[in-house]
Amino acid sequence: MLEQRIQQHFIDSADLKYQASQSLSKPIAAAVQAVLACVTSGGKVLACGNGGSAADAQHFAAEFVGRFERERPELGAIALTTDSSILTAVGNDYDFERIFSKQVRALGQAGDVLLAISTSGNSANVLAAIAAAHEREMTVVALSGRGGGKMNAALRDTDVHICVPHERTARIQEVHILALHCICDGVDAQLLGDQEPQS
Ligand SMILES: O=C(CO)[C@@H](O)[C@H](O)[C@H](O)[C@H](O)COP(=O)(O)O
Ligand SMILES: [Zn+2]
Repeated sequence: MLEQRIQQHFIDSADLKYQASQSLSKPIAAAVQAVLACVTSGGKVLACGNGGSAADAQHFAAEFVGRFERERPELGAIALTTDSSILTAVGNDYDFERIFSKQVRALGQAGDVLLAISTSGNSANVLAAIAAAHEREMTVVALSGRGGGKMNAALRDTDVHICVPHERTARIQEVHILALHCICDGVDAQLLGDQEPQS
């Protein structure tokens, strides 16, 4: 029955979030510190991912540049998923694998953060962006699932890896957006104090 199926999605999502709150709070806190160190020293976050993760990259950039829940100074973030001219030119003239890495090389500076989002950890264009970020002496905050895939080998010890302990893309994405909201909230709490939001 359809309603039961829907209820099962809610239960599975809530179960995973409850379970992952223990294991992911540490890497998410590390991500807050990495992003905070970046933006307080004049750096910016470059965010990338495919499909639903592209939407997550844009969602995060909007909350950094605009606001999350409280008023605060604007924070630098750019989603690398939005400029259709760059995406089509690089995809057409080179290959799809380079759509993010060429933007990272063009825009990234030492001290910036790359937010690399892939539920499988295996998207070639996200992996290429990670390699480009390392070339630019950027720290990588990676969001993955399914054991982390090829991201495990691509990341350095100084990077942060938030790997959702689940196999299903939709469930992993649901935890990714929660993790991104935790990062926004954590940065705001460090910058403004930890009082509850007004609305
Ligand atoms: O949102 C969904 C599925 O829920 C899809 O659009 C999904 O994001 C796409 O298939 C992506 O290409 C998957 O890439 P990745 O997460 O494995 O890096
Ligand atoms: Zn989706």
